[in-house]
Amino acid sequence: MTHGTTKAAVFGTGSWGTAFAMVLADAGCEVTLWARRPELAGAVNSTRTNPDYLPGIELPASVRATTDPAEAAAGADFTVLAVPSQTLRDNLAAWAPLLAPDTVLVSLMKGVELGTAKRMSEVIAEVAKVTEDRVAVVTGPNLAKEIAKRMPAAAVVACRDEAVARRLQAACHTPYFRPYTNTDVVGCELGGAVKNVIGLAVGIADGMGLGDNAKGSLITRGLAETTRLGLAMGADPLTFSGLAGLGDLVATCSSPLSRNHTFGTNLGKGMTLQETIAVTKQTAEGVKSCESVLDLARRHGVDMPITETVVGIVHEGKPPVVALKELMSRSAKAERR
Ligand SMILES: NC(=O)c1ccc[n+]([C@@H]2O[C@H](COP(=O)([O-])OP(=O)(O)OC[C@H]3O[C@@H](n4cnc5c(N)ncnc54)[C@H](O)[C@@H]3O)[C@@H](O)[C@H]2O)c1
Ligand SMILES: O=P(O)(O)OC[C@H](O)CO
Repeated sequence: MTHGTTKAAVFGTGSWGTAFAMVLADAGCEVTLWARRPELAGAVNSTRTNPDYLPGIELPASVRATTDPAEAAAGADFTVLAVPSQTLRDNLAAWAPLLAPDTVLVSLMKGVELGTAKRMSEVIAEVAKVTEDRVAVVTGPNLAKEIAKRMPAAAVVACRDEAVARRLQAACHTPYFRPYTNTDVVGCELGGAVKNVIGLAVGIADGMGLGDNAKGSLITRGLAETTRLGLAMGADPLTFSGLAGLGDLVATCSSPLSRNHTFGTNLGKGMTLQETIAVTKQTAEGVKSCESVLDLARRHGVDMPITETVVGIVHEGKPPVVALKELMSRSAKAERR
């Protein structure tokens, strides 16, 4: 553990890992980015940019990159994880022995693990063998490309230990990035993971040209099913009307920068799954996590019709027009139950 300057390691040099490294550096941290590919680490160090994921964005001098996980992890007060959710377990198993003794592990990821239906903070606590009060989550309406341009955004930093959340809040608070603390880790993580699934649904509706009433309806009913799942899992329902819930849903479902929204739009326009995957260069977490979210819903006996519809379209080849008909012809219900 260092004294004086806060040190952060960021594992993952994709869009959000790189943009968040910039946020940490702007907030005064010394940041080491771990990259898989030597050519990307080299480009970050020699050009001060990430040409593959954030071209044209100049990174602060206090961000440097390495492919050596031990070098990245050494002495880090915060160890930030920003790899695709389904790769976390294997990656972290290799990094865990290298972590600084008292480091706080921070998840930037918005997914649920396939097979186990575990949230990312659960995977982290299990694999790194740390207690939950050393695991934090950053989430909210944070499209990496906007934040990399230092456009204003609020966020949530969640940790069961509020003092840890406050430390992380201070480490990433800049004039353009405003983090709020929250101790409801379950709700914050579910908000982030399920909004990707609803973002896919809204994208599909947009691609089909279903209009803004359909969009408003999907966002609202999507939030309702997220909240139902959250309640069953012990989350605070108010979290879902906050930045991790409504805030992120609105940003994702209204922005062409969202990979999940764009993925859905392509499907809704009639591209096949394979064609859509081929044109998607970055991680659209909802594509895999829709199945693990549905798994979670079934484990908890919760009805999630929009998530079920997305799984049907994305993984079972159901044509969007058929899925729409089925969704609209479900039995009539009370809005609150
Ligand atoms: N991009 C955003 O706007 C944004 C914002 C908030 C949260 N997130 C979340 O952050 C997480 C990371 O997303 P991203 O946008 O940075 O994704 P990305 O696709 O831009 O980058 C992913 C990074 O992980 C690396 N990677 C891919 N497979 C890997 C593997 N098997 N092992 C190790 N590294 C691997 C890639 O090389 C790349 O550096 C996701 O869970 C996403 O939902 C993204
Ligand atoms: O590009 P997406 O769809 O992964 O969304 C990015 C962020 O999660 C928005 O907050």
